[in-house]
Amino acid sequence: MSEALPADAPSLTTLDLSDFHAGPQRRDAFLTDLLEVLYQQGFLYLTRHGVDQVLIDQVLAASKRFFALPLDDKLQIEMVRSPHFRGYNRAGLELTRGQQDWREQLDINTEAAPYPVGPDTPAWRRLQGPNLWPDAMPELRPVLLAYQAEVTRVGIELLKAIAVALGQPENAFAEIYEPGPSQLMKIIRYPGRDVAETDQGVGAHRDGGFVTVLLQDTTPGLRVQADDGSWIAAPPVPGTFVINAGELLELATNGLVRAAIHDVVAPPAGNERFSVAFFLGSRPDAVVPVMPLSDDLKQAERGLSVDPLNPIFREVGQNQLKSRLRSHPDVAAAHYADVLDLIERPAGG
Ligand SMILES: O=C(O)CCC(=O)C(=O)O
Ligand SMILES: [Fe+2]
Repeated sequence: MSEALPADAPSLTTLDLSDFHAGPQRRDAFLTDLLEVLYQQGFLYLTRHGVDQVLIDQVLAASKRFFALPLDDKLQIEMVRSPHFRGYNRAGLELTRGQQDWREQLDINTEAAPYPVGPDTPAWRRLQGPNLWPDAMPELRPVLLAYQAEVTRVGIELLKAIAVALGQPENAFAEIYEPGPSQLMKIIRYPGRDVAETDQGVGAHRDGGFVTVLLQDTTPGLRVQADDGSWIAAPPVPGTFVINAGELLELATNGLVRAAIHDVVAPPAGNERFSVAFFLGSRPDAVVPVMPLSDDLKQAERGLSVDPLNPIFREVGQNQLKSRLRSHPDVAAAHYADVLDLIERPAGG
């Protein structure tokens, strides 16, 4: 079934987002292909997404300038200073399944004032707050926020398309993104194997939210795990984003959409790799809707039977906080000492 492909051959399907707004024939074909590819791979390349190439080039250039700043300028906004998990992390600080990831990154999310915290406010409300921006590079903020708004639009368009492809009204997922979704975004630099202590750029994982919109610069490294366990390279293709589904979208579609495992292999010695990952997630206080499936679609179900009363659908904010506490133990120790039992409890406890 699966033939060996040259390591760098793009082997994911490419879809054209402008087809979603085209006449009924193109639109229907797009929706059929979208569902098929999300069912089979959970990953695709998206072209004609409407994000201006000038803005994309500005984001990549600004990201390279940021990582090239002196370490002190980057440490001025180190994440450990932010109770909202915003800011810069050096390579080797973030963990995936307990193993170090060899990438440095700047995390932002929705720019907002901190949530007013009272004695009964749930801890996950503390995730809301301002981003940290480097004094040394005032132009970073407007470029990244403009790009964040654009990829949010792309992610929401995809959720509308997925809803329609599942025979639902276009706004069936509106509960999770209105008035505003979670907009976690990372600019990332993967140093080469001369710096990285292992080849783990980022370890094998599934994304947690709904839809990821990934921009890659020119160095390959991203791999997607297929059903049979083999790894498929997803190298950069100019003009495209890589789109993948997260775990909440898998659950909300009764397993029809696949949240595939993927990783990034550290680049060879002397090389570096840049990417910008945007994770469209649910508003933290939403109840995630589960799409009812038609009889034909039910036949394609993967046997996942989703219980809408499952806490994951009701406690989105709590799950977002747990995932951040696990990935960033230094921030957890500095700002969440009062709720560390959230993650220290054995799984399922
Ligand atoms: O950098 C990449 O290409 C992918 C990053 C990724 O999978 C993630 O941050 O979740
Ligand atoms: Fe990922």
